[in-house]
Amino acid sequence: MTVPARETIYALSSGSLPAAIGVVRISGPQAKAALLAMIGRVPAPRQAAFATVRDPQSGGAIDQALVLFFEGPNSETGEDVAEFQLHGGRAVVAATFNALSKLEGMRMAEAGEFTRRAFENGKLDLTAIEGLADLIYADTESQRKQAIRQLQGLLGNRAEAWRRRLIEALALVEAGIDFSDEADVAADVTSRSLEAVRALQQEIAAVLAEGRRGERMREGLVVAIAGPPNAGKSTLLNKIARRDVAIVSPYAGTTRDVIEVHLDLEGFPVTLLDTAGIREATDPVEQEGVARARARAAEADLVLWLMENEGANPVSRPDSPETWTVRTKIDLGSDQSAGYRAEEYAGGSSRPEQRHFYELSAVSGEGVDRLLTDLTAYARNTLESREPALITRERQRNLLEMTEKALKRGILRGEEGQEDLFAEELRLASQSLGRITGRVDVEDILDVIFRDFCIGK
Ligand SMILES: Nc1nc2c(c(=O)[nH]1)N(C=O)[C@@H](CNc1ccc(C(=O)N[C@@H](CCC(=O)O)C(=O)O)cc1)CN2
Ligand SMILES: Nc1nc2c(ncn2[C@@H]2O[C@H](COP(=O)(O)OP(=O)(O)OP(=O)(O)O)[C@@H](O)[C@H]2O)c(=O)[nH]1
Ligand SMILES: [Mg+2]
Repeated sequence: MTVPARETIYALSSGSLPAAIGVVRISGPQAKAALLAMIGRVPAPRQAAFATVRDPQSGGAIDQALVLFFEGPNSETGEDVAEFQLHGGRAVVAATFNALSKLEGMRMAEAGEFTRRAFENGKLDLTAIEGLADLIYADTESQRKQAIRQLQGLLGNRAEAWRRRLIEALALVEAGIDFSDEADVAADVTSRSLEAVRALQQEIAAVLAEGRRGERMREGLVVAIAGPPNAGKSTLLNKIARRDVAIVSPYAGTTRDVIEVHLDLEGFPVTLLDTAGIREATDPVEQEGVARARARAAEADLVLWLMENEGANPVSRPDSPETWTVRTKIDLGSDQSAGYRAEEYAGGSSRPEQRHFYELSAVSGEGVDRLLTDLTAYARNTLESREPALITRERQRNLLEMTEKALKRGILRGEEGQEDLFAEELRLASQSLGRITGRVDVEDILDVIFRDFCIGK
């Protein structure tokens, strides 16, 4: 039976056209043939060549370009890869695609297909691929640093090391089962295995206990501006965003939809939300806006509760893990009720909502810097730590939780002397760990048994 050759794929790998340069990448068995057809030769691997790119049918010049060739398996995908670094004109790229489409065994790549091939050829594991995606979508410096660490194997290497230790422990248990005639040998082997598994379980539990810092870094912290209508919420959002994102008007009930602005606060990602003023609305559209405002504020990491004059607006605040109080429009002169509140708040009380009391004018700008300084410190304190986060996605957390639970159940079975059930839980744990990197392979469990114990069956 003949195995059909893999299709060769091509795509524009650089950004939107027109651009100074447009990079067209080709991966697969026909990459060399495409180079021969389009520039008449195959450049030396990994050395840029300057060449005229021609349409193979008409012979007409499409562009003068830099051309690269990577010989598989030493390429990004592990296959032969060719690259045309063209002038980034729409017609240049279209003519190149048109020429490629007429060659045998070639088609346009699907989204992520180069990376998928890199995974299938063992160039990248799943955690590295997740890091690569995060690197491309990173908006801030702290997100970029987390992503490049993941691409370089921070979690992938740890997960593989854990899995190797687990497989060693499993090999011990299985050896114990095989020697079950010799009770003292079996008991000794089980207790050594238990010791190793306990250490592993504790390490993994400690990583899980670190909280969701990595996930929050990817998503950015969410800070919701909320409060009664007309408090100046949209004005403050525009001031901080330094552009006119939200409509501002003197009419209460202006904002209806939730408006998002992405901020980079000294490298830390924060999404600032402007929401509808909260009150008992009669207009059904405004009611929907208020419902959305409450829902988004309740999910936010931090709520900035804005008010002109607290006494005058007795609306209930949304529940949130943290709320800071902001009195607005201080350029209009002091308000008697707000005045006494300010003094009370400034009194150095340890209650967190009192430490975070701000007075500002989004029109004059007074007081806005202090709020921004504190928001930056809040983002830094929440997201930064000496140790980089190992877990950056829910997928990874779920699998690591499954691993840890299986280890715990396994330890109980091992302590009861139920070696078969102990081994079964360890197998489940190693499967979950293997799914983190996508490199599950039951064969290597057998390999370790044969290598270390020479059981030889
Ligand atoms: N022009 C261009 N720039 C690019 C890429 C590209 O494909 N083309 N990349 C696209 O992602 C990234 C670089 N990633 C790459 C990853 C691996 C290999 C590669 O040739 N790997 C070989 C050899 C490794 C080595 O020499 O150390 C291998 O893994 O065997 C090339 C690029 C970012 N910049
Ligand atoms: N003098 C002064 N006026 C302000 C200030 N902030 C907002 N305003 C005015 O107050 C009015 C309401 O401002 P908005 O920003 O639309 O208020 P909002 O809280 O978004 O209101 P809703 O979307 O209706 O809930 C507008 O006329 C603003 O120009 C301020 O700091 N000083
Ligand atoms: Mg508004």
